[in-house]
Amino acid sequence: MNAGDHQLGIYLAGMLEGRTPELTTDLAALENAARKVLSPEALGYIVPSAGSGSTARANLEAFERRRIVPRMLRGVERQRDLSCEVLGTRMPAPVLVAPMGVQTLAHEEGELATVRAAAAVGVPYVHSTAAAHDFEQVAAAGGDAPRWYQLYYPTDRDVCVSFLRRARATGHSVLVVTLDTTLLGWRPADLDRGYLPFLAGTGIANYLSAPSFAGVDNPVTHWAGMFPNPGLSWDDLPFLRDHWDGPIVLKGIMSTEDARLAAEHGMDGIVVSNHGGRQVDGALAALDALPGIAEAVGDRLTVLFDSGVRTGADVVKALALGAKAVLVGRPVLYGLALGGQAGVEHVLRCLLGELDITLALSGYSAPGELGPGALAG
Ligand SMILES: Cc1cc2nc3c(=O)[nH]c(=O)nc-3n(C[C@H](O)[C@H](O)[C@H](O)COP(=O)(O)O)c2cc1C
Ligand SMILES: CCCCC(=O)C(=O)O
Repeated sequence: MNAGDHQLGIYLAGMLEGRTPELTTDLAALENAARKVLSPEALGYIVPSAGSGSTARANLEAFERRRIVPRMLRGVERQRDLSCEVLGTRMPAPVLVAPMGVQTLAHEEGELATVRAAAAVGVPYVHSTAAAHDFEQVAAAGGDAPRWYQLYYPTDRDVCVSFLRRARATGHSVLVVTLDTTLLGWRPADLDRGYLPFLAGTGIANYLSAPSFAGVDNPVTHWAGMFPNPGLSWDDLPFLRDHWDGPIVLKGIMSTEDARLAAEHGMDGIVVSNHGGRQVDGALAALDALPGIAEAVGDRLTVLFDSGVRTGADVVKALALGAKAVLVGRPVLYGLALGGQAGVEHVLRCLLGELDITLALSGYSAPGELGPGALAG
């Protein structure tokens, strides 16, 4: 990938054809545009965070606080190559689409539009257990695009195994196990409305088409019963190893101690993440947790990051602080709400383009050259 593909492409307006003015190239401004098109329920579910929103604000503030120190006359490559390989997956830049459930809340095509957009840009798509479309539908829509699978580890192990089998059979190469959502966080916007998409039957597509559901009287109640799993412990990880033959990544790691435990338990990677501030209100900013964790695990684990990435400059900052790649969450849904597949493509192309330009103007030819010295302080 190089700047020409993205920035000049944008200037030459190829990708802007049919673009609505709301699909701004100022990615940080997309949230406001999306707020105007989302239904009250969708807006309440997607945009806000847990509790008072203090952790979600802290995520953004941590990016705001850190500053890039641009370097000059470093002979930056004219054609830069941002591509990398993460856990066996080639990608055009160190960016993935974060696992997000219930995407039909943002747009009727939901995950199908997102996976098509991800495929068009080459960015890996992480399929959520709580998706509104199932493994098979997403695989059919996504074609050869790289796909990973995110597991919510259910209490029912037969269902768990059937998810893992289907994920593998439909071409998902890496397992991402989300640990920070064994219960849903305290989310006032949904509580005040008494609204939860799953109870309305959205976001349980993988469950509904699981073979083990045959004969279950009320799938929604069955699902609601097996999702909460606060009893999960490190002892539950070997079971996953027994049933998954690819890399395993733990998502939601926020402490150096848990990162070390992940390495000791033979995991392949972690996502430093506080779930975009949607779970523990009052938790530290994910970006503030990142450098200590990256230092503690060294190269024993592949360290990924999400929570608060909004711009190409944010990607540069997370990579400089030790992430090998970042996952982008809400901005993808904002693009989806504003323009379906084209909207998600727009967000991804802008993010990659801005990353490339920021990197080059800061004096770097490739993401791998970034380190803490790229930032002030
Ligand atoms: C509407 C919505 C649904 C989500 N669903 C899931 C999910 O099913 N599984 C998961 O691991 N994370 C889920 N997440 C969290 C994201 O994977 C990611 O951690 C978070 O959005 C990153 O923060 P950001 O939105 O600030 O980029 C969801 C986030 C949103 C906004
Ligand atoms: C049942 C999990 C809900 C999806 C999720 O992770 C989120 O809304 O943040």
